[in-house]
Amino acid sequence: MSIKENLIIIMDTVIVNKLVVIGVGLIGGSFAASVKRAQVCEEIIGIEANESLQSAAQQLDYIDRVAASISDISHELCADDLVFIAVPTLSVPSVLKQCANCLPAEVTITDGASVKGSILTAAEKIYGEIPQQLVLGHPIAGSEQSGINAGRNNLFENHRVVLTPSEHTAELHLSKVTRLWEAIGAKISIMDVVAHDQVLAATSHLPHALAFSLVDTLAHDPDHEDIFTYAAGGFRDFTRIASSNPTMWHDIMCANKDAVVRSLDLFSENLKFLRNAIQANDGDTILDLFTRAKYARDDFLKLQTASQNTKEQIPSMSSNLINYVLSPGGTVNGTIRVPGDKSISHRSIMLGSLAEGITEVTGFLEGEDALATLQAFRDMGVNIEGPVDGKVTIHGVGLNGLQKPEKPLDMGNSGTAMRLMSGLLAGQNFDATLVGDVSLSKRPMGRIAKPLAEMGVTIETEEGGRPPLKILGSTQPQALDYEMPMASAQVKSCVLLAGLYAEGTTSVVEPAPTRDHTERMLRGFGYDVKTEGSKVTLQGGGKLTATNIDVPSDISSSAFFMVAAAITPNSDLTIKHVGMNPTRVGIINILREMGANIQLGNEAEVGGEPVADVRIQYSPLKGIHIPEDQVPLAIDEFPVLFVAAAAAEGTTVLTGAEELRVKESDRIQVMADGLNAIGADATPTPDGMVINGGTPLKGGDIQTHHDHRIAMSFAVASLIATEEIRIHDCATVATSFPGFADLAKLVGISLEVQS
Ligand SMILES: O=C(O)C1=C[C@@H](OP(=O)(O)O)[C@@H](O)[C@H](O)C1
Ligand SMILES: C=C(OP(=O)(O)O)C(=O)O
Repeated sequence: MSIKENLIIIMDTVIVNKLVVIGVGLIGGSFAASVKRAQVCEEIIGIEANESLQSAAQQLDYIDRVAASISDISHELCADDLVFIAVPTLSVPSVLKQCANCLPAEVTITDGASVKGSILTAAEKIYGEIPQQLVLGHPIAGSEQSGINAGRNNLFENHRVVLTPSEHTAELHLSKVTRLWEAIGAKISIMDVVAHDQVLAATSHLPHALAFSLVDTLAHDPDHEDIFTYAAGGFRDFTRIASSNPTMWHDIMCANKDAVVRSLDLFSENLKFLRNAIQANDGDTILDLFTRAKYARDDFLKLQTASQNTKEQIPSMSSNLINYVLSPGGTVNGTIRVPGDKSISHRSIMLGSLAEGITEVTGFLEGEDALATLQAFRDMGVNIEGPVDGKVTIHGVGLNGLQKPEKPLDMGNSGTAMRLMSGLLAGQNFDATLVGDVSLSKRPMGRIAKPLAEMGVTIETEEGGRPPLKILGSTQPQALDYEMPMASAQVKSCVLLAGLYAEGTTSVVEPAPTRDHTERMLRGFGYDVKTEGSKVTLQGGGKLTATNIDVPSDISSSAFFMVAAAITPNSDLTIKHVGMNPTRVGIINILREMGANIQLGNEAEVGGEPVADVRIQYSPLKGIHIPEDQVPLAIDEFPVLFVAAAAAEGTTVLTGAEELRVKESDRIQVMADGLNAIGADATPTPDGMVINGGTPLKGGDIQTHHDHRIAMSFAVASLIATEEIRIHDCATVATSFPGFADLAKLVGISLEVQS
């Protein structure tokens, strides 16, 4: 590469010309060191007022030049430059005053102080109004180290930096600061100043106050030498941050006084509660509190790990960074077990929580959807242990024992969770709000709002009957005889769950049989539910008695591998312990009618649900007109059945499946678009699809529209494609099928996860 080309590359990556760091301690030094390493600025100037530290600063290999004051170098600075203020919080206003006196208005100014409100107020006072050039920020990273030699060039990697721009902040300054942080590996969040200070008071300032206070308390104990001699890991872990810089933390506490005091008061109250429980030998309360705290912390750690390692398990539904790249061809062989059934996992948490006694669940699906349901019940005060290797222990609170959640309940990507929760929340004596991710927020909730309103429940939706949903707990639901206009297990279950709280008999008539897990599980919990033909009936006012639940493997997740083996020559695959509930076996009935070779073995019943091992060997498939009575029994399997149809000889016609248009995506349109993009012949119709199968599939790019089943279906299609398939936005696979990519690779699909 020529010197000229080299220079052009360097120029492209330079974000600022001169970076001035005022205060070369842990934060300032680490910022300078990281920027130096990323090679995104031409020169780094350190400002160090303390003469005795200037030569030490000059020794640092990430500082090019040292000056005593910003006013010494301000004449050199222009729009390409940036000043980073990294002095203790209470000193920031005096530095800002110097900047106001000497810095040109085009120079970007940012900071790293832990409190933002007091600095914003100071800036307003100094400048008259918040200057456009000011972008206040706070890196959520640190260490108990401090001082001139504490700088580390990776301190901010994968750490969050909160920027709190004001309405006056100019976009170009905000963008420069954002790019600089991102260049050194930080992740940016934008927040309002007040929210920032309150959140930090709770998550950072309070723990620091407690650590300092604990060590100080013990140090004052006359036996403190003994105590410190015997203090072990627990003491060390809890008090690590009490070695932090006292001046810096003094400043933070003073600058964020009101918010810190609020957090301390809340903590003192909780501590007193615990103290009283210990004094009263109230073991249940102590255990409840510790268990809640343990699982809250475990969840927090999981969240943190997931956001640091961009794998499939990322919990945030907003993330679409994961793509699948599939090489064509392969055969499908082996014996596998897929994770637990999603529908049953949701219901196990709901009914276990509302039962009296302790429910043990095994085989629980540790996917994001079911975990969101589990979290919602923790948010309503239910003590739930796990999941650990699919085992969950629920300390049921009874039908009327839930507590009002303090924040909206987040149902993630799951229509099932939102609709079933609406039914049972209708029976509570508190109000609750249900929210969901971008896909769930578009799905129709009028279908449950209507029968609930007929039961006298007040339920507020957004325009068009979309989430968020607010369910008011002011009135007891009235019993209802409901004739469902569509075949939906979610609507049926919602009405039945609300019916548990109604006086008298509630019934639902369905236009076609839908999955009956709610009815089966209610019976398992000792509740009398009658099914006569298409009518399901229960009486309100009973009780649920805790029981144990063994969740079978999800037939909907198995379906991807059934089709994979069915369409790929030389394949022979066995899937163990698959749920065979007759209201779910449409996939097997339809595939068999298309000519698939499927055998069932080890048939058994676990906790009221039939299971079997399913063996699928390749045999050529033919197109069929899918019987409409099979549609509700295979409702989630159509995306992958469309792939089977594309592989089959002849034409497959699906009708009566308009419900597919209101799933996580419009599964008719999205699948037709994807199939046609890779060379299939698929024509969407209002209520289904016509697929002329047997045309060879090429490769191409697939958009999943935030729908897990679209992603997994096209991974299966790669087996009969001749070129690479790239599937974009696959993070939602983790909602229903954690570990899909690994299992797919294991059986012979050439799948690479890219993030
Ligand atoms: O009750 C359930 O657990 C489900 C019912 C079905 O939805 P509908 O009731 O909307 O058909 C299905 O698509 C969903 O994945 C799970
Ligand atoms: C439709 C599905 O789920 P839900 O309605 O719960 O989002 C699904 O899993 O395919």
